[in-house]
Amino acid sequence: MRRELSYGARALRNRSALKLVAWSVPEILPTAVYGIAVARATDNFLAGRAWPGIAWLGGLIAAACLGSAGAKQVYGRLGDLVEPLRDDLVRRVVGGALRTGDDSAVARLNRQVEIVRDTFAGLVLVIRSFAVTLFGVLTGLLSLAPVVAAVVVPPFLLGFALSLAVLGLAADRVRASLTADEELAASAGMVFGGVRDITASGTEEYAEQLVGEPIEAHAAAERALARVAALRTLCFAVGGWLPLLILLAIGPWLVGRGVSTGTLLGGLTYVLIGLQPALNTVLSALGDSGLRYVITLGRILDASAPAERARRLRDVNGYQVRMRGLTFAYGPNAEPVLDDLELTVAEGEHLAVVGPSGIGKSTLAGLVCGMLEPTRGRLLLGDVPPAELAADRLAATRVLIPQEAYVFSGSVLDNLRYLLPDSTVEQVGDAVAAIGAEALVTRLGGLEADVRPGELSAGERQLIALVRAYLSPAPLVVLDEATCFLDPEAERRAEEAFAGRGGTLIVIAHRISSALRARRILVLDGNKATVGTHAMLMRTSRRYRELHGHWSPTTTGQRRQIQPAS
Ligand SMILES: Nc1ncnc2c1ncn2[C@@H]1O[C@H](COP(=O)(O)OP(=O)(O)OP(=O)(O)O)[C@@H](O)[C@H]1O
Repeated sequence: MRRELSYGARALRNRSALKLVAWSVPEILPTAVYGIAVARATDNFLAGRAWPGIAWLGGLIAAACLGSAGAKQVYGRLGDLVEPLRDDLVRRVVGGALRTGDDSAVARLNRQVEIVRDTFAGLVLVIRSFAVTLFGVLTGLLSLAPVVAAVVVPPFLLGFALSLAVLGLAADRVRASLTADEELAASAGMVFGGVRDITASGTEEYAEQLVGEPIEAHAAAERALARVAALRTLCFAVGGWLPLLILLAIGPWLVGRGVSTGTLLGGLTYVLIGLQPALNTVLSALGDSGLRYVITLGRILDASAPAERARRLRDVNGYQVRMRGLTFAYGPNAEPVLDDLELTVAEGEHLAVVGPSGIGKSTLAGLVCGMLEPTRGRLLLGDVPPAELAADRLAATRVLIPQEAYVFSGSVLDNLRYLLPDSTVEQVGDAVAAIGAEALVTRLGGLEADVRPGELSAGERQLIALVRAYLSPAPLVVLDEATCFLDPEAERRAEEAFAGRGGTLIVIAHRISSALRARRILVLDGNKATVGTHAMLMRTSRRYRELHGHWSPTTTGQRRQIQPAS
């Protein structure tokens, strides 16, 4: 449970959470005021002063209006807080599925991601409202009569603490119940499926034994769950009802010590309208959404972790890329997209890859980056096939920026240092300057400003992804048409920044200017591949001359799709 709670706590460590807290402050006022208003109004009415009494009730309504204005803002901030959590979980789910190739797991886990997002949002709202009530009631009670606060607050906090302790137990019981449920379903399914064979072979007793044990285990798990539910009710009685009973019991004594009837009524109001419903709501939310959050998130984290753990933890030795007889087809009976490719890309080299649309350039990028595995032959990164590297080693060795850059809701800074979370603001600033993204960062409102991905143009998203890749520790950078939405000048600046960054740069080029900047160019042509310098290829490769002729008019103009005559 600690893992799931700290995951949620991490999601709360950002500026949106601070804004949410700030907008909650106005809501404390009406909570603090209503007990005082009831007390003063009652005392005034009892003393025959109707108008001051009405004025106190009027003040209560005004405070409630202020609180509701704050509440409206809170809902607005909630999305900014919850969506990054969802984005991160989707990334884990898809990443895990890419490694395992299990599509059905993606659908199932995506449903679970939605559950986690919704329960997390619900929990944030309920816990926030509980804190608001607690602060408000404490402030109100201390201003009204500290002696009443001393009577009411300790049993309330005791009940709350006991309830939290029981919740941990409840989580284990729910988990056990779910497991027992699944085991029962599996064994019952097996027996029902083979009922004719069981009858024919006269093995009813064995079948009974097969389902009997899971039925017993399931019943025991349900009984344990029921006991925990009873314990929760007891804890609620301590926190929610005991303060009320104590206050009523010592009411005459308090009145004898000068506490007014109105103050007593105000104290009861704080318990009945404030503490008791708040405790009830937070306990049912923690018991329901909280448990669903912990269990579902646990399943997602477990599902995305084994692939990671199971992956052989091989270390990479250097980052030279070697392709030997590299062949790849999308399916056992499909024509190979790449066939028998031989190429070595030395450390520190700048290679451009060109070829007609659909020839296999992105496929090659996927193979180099370990997202696809060769059908035949070998591709080594250092001396290890990239798909066999541990995820963290792979991420530290290569970075792939595709055409459609990924940007998530969160601050500009978080987006830029996504691949190197420990980078300093200075390092981020240097990367922004190197790539030429200063104007974009300024337009977005600086590094601390929030990014709304939907409001960025495709080129702006690419700039963010390029800065991110530039900052990453990976010595091998693969740009798969990652600058196609930038103008030629911006593309030049970004590519030159990568070339000067050190390490290897492989660019899937979509403009001749991009290819001309590389030291060597790989031309993919049907199943053939030729590699050389621009001058050499102009002499020896008909395909390259065609591409060059097709591209040349666009070197200073707009992006054009490469579709030479075959
Ligand atoms: N997931 C996939 N399943 C089956 N076939 C695929 C898949 N991805 C790509 N292909 C096919 O493999 C071939 C090579 O695709 P790839 O995307 O690698 O080419 P490309 O040269 O990068 O094209 P472009 O430059 O237009 O993006 C194409 O015929 C494509 O249709």
